[in-house]
Amino acid sequence: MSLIQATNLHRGYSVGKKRIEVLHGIDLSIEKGEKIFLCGPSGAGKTTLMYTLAGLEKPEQGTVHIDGQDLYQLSKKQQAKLRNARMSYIFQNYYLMPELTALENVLVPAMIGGKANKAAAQNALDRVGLSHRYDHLPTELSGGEQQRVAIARALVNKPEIIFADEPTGNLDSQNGEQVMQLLLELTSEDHTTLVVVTHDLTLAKHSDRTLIVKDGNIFTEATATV
Ligand SMILES: Nc1ncnc2c1ncn2[C@@H]1O[C@H](COP(=O)(O)OP(=O)(O)OP(=O)(O)O)[C@@H](O)[C@H]1O
Repeated sequence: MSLIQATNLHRGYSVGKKRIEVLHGIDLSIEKGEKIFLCGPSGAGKTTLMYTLAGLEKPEQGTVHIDGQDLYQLSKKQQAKLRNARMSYIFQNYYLMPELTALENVLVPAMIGGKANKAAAQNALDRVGLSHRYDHLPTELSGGEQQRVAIARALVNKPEIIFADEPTGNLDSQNGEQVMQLLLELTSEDHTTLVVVTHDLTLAKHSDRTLIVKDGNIFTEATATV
């Protein structure tokens, strides 16, 4: 059984009288420990697909099973519990809490999930190379450092799946490459399944499998040529 099994996913949006169809019956299986990249141009539907797989956006049709559990058939409370226990998220804009230090930011999911403690948060920051930045506020960190705090925060509860939406989107290419390598390295060490959305095909060399979301509609598997 696949860890993530999506079947016949449909999702669109209505804006005024206009209707945009984004996901047209997507089928997708992701195995435990797999590093999968969703690539494609802006507006293609990558984020919509990732949010749907991640329990953040209900499809209009179709199902998402996580380890055999039909995600959207669960109650809201059960969905939240499953997400907190098994998933983490990394976003382009980091979403660190501005009034909290790096260490406190990493402690937030630990407090919610009830699994981790200060030592685990420190360890997560050590793993991303920020042992010397525990007490810094986000404004006192570079963009690359802020994203590394976000990676530490994503790792701290030892999730089974990490979803990352354009995690290098705000970084220059060198920093982006380093952050992506770090994310791949740490999730490989932990055998964590990783789903990354990026418009940057050059980053696809890091994946086990690259999928292309085309024109917001068609979903085809492709071998990345980088
Ligand atoms: N809440 C919404 N309401 C209306 N339209 C939306 C909404 N969210 C997304 N869309 C539209 O759906 C399409 C797909 O958006 P999505 O964010 O999934 O694309 P993407 O491939 O991730 O793009 P990008 O790389 O620019 O982030 C776009 O045309 C977008 O304008």
